[in-house]
Amino acid sequence: MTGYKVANGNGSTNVTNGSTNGHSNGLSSAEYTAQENPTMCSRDCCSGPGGSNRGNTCTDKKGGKAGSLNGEKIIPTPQSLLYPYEVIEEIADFIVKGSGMRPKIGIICGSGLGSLADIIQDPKIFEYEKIPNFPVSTVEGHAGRLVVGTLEGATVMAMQGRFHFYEGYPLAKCSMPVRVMKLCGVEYLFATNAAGGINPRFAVGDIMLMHDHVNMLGFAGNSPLQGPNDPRFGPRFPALVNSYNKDLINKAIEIGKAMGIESNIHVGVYSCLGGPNYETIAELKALRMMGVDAVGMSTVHEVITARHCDMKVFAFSLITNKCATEYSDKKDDEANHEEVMAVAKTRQKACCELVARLIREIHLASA
Ligand SMILES: O=P(O)(O)O[C@H]1O[C@H](CO)[C@@H](O)[C@H]1O
Ligand code: HPA
Repeated sequence: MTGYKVANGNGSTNVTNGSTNGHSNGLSSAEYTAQENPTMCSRDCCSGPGGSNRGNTCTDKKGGKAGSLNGEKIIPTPQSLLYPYEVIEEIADFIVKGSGMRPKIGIICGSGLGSLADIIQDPKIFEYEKIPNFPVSTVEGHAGRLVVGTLEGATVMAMQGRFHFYEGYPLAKCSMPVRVMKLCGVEYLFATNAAGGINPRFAVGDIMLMHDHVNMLGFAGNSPLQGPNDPRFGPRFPALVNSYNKDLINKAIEIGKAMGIESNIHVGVYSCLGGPNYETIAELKALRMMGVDAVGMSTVHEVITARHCDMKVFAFSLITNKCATEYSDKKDDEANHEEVMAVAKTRQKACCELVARLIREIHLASA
């Protein structure tokens, strides 16, 4: 039997794939492209904002797999073309007209942190389903509403529910609302998340102010900015070294002191993995060696999108669980989403106060 060799960790093993030439079974170039890009269909149903099946493998109108054997050419849709400027503009107009407000600060509520949007006064609420071309939230703890109103005198818009890569959405779609915020008039992005603490000094319930990130999805060649660049949003090659606004970090530290929670506030590095599985011990160990303090499955692509269009960014992680980085660590330390949300609930009040006070400072400074 003819086969090819794959490493199995102990050396290599012969496995068969039924081929006779050392490669996989022969495929035509069209079949090969279709196999390579099962999520990349150029049809309306998949790629455009009006499509019903974006981000998933589609079935064409004839019931066959797109680009498989019906002779149609597959044209991959780069991420940046999923939501052209005009579509973002349309969504932003819908929100500005519908709310009668031009928010200055955008908030993204992390898992279990939806109450950050509940403190908004005179809220105008937009269910995601009712916003044209908006995705829907599928994760528990992410309500799926956009709340526009005022907070500490500032006009704000908050996403009560974000979009994650593991839900099946491409990164550009996950962070599309950040561009909507920009075109609504938002200058500051407040991104929050629930995260696992890798830094052994972090305790459950602590808050880590993000001062940097390690973009693991980017290491793997994925970016919300992938594809042709629209300079109306920002430059082709945005720099990210000063992504997290230092003044806002310093102000948040002062606010933490004033709140009497300085020992629960840290400054650190966040990393986003694709999820939805939580990490293995070997992965967590590797992240720690890379200088990562907290790990989650969000935020980084939102920050990249925000910096690309020159928004000021403030972000924090609520540490909802401690991650095991040694095999000898307690075996019952397994992360689970129920615990993540339960811990977030117990810290909602502190997170809301921190956000409200910081927004007050921004508002007063610009008044
Ligand atoms: O990052 P947020 O949305 O806060 O959610 C975090 O919590 C979920 C896992 O419990 C993942 O979605 C992870 O990213
Ligand atoms: N890993 C990844 N994402 C998370 C975690 C975690 O431990 N906790 C909350 N979100």
